[in-house]
Amino acid sequence: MAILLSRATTLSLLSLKTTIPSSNSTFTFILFTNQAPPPTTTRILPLSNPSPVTMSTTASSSSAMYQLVPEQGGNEMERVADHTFGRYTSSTHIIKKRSSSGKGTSIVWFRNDLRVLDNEALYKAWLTSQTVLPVYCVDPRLFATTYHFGFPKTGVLRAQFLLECLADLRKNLIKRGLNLLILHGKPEDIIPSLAKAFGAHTVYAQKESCSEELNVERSVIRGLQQVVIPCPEESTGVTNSNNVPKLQLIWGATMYHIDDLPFDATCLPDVYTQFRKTVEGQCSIRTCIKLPASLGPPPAIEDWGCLPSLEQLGLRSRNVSKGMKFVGGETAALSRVYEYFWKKDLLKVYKETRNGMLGPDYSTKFSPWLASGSLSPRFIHEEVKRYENERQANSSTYWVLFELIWRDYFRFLSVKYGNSLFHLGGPRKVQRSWSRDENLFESWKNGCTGYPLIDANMKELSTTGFMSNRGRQIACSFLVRDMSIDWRMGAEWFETCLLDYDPCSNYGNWTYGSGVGNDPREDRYFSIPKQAQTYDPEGEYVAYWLPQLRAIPKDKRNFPGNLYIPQIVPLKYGTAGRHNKEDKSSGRARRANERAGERRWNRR
Ligand SMILES: Cc1cc2nc3c(=O)[nH]c(=O)nc-3n(C[C@H](O)[C@H](O)[C@H](O)COP(=O)(O)OP(=O)(O)OC[C@H]3O[C@@H](n4cnc5c(N)ncnc54)[C@H](O)[C@@H]3O)c2cc1C
Ligand SMILES: Nc1ncnc2c1ncn2[C@@H]1O[C@H](COP(=O)(O)OP(=O)(O)OP(=O)(O)O)[C@@H](O)[C@H]1O
Repeated sequence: MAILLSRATTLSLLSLKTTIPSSNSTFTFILFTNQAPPPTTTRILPLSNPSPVTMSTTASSSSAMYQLVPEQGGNEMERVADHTFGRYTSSTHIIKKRSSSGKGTSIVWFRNDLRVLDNEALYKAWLTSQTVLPVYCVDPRLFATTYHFGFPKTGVLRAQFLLECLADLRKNLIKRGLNLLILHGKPEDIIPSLAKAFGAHTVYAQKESCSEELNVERSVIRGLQQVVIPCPEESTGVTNSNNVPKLQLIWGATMYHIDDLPFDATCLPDVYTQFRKTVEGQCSIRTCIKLPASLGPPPAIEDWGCLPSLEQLGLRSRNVSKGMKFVGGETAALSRVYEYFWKKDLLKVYKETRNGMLGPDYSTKFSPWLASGSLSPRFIHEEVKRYENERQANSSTYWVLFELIWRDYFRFLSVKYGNSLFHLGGPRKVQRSWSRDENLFESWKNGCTGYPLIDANMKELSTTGFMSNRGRQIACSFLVRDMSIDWRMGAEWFETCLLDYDPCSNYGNWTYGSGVGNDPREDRYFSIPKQAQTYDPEGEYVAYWLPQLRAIPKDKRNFPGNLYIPQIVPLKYGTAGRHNKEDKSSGRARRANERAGERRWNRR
């Protein structure tokens, strides 16, 4: 049987022979490949392996060094990951359970859940089927442009990180008796075709919450409704009266499960503290799912497809030359948790260090892996609890969970507020006038504003794909409050650049910082002089990113006057070295919030 997955022209053929184990029939996919870089239409790429992940601890070029995160080498990462998987590999009861209920074939459509550990979609697919087909669709829309301002939707560094995640996911699936089918095209074109060819009874996937992803879910459902599985030779065991494959969407992105909230997500408390107190008081966090040692056998597929190169995605490859280089994938994610919690023992001081800006160790750096789903937030929760039992519990150990609740809050907020999270007036529909001055915006984006703290942060972002939380708040405040620029321009630039880009956390934080979100304080202004004095008093951070400042005395690096480029706008409030009213009240609010958190921790 020949199945056409693509309408692309000037294509060469790649044939993919598959045997469906339940029926013993052989199907041949004709997959079209194209030698030219893609892509406006669905097509399967001619696939070459991506450049290998660098595993050395640091790297040098003629002018610069970067630090790998995690810093462990490849072998040590493998050992940590194997050991962690070992702890989560079970046990006879799930195997027994499966042998009685698993029938037919199901598909796992991987999205932002690029992991094996604690992946409920993968687990359910395995539990309900004899054969599991894992697939990832390299969706060309991810490599198009942002909605309003036309920046690349996925910058090259996040694309590289994604490819590393996929390579690692495939490796970890192979270790457990499966593989990962990698196809280039829209999920709504690929998934129904695969379901038909393999006679799949169910497609399992992680549920998303923003409209772009929801639209894809709806299209996949529509596609599946057109598929009727011809004469199954045996019952699938899954209620599916019309033999139409079902899309089973599974909530998996948050630490607290949406079904465990004590309120419907549409009635979410608007204020974070209220949300946090309610969930902490009334819900518990589910434990991670245990997996059997083998998830196989996989469907018989001759060629599982290779990863695309960056060039095939329309991107020009670029190396990180300084700062941090994050290693993509679940193996690296588990290693970073091990490194931060256990090896370097940094969890116990997290709360004191978390507002830093320089280097890998002032904060966890878990966010890129959380965003791609290579790391489960419930796994982090379990590791925090294990650390508290085996080493110590203090306000720092609690604080990592406090921050993960922020992440949950923004995810649930997207369920409640839908597209208004992306609208200029935000969830509160605030009316005010905004500038779209290109000159000002470009100076912000390129790190040429004349304010070293802004410029250093923006250069770190474009060089590495990362910026500290402190830096993000300051850069957001400067763009929105001092430059009065449309906050969505900043949010879309972050969407392009951030390795940890997540629509809910990104747009949630931008609306929050711009005064159009659910911040109880309306004018959250960050005074650059005050922030510089508090968080970079010796000018180390700015001198790292702006080497021309190294020659200036430390206390002047953030206030270099005419030793640096001219300031593009004056500050709205405050002058160099003076704290202003807004910043004081912002500090007061933060400290009050932190005291509340500390009280909460002490009560535990
Ligand atoms: C304007 C702006 C845009 C942002 N965009 C994103 C984004 O696209 N993706 C993203 O993951 N985070 C975003 N954040 C939140 C935060 O800056 C990052 O999560 C954090 O800097 C990641 O570093 P870390 O993992 O070392 O964090 P840690 O300080 O170690 O915190 C642990 C984890 O808690 C979560 N977390 C911490 N702070 C926040 C927060 N304010 N909102 C949501 N989750 C939080 C993250 O998952 C993080 O990995 C944004 C913040 C701002 C102010
Ligand atoms: N995952 C995502 N990443 C980035 N932006 C997203 C995501 N999901 C949804 N959006 C944004 O949500 C908005 C949805 O626009 P859409 O036209 O579908 O609905 P709308 O509410 O009518 O918006 P608009 O009035 O701006 O047209 C767009 O701004 C889109 O970029």
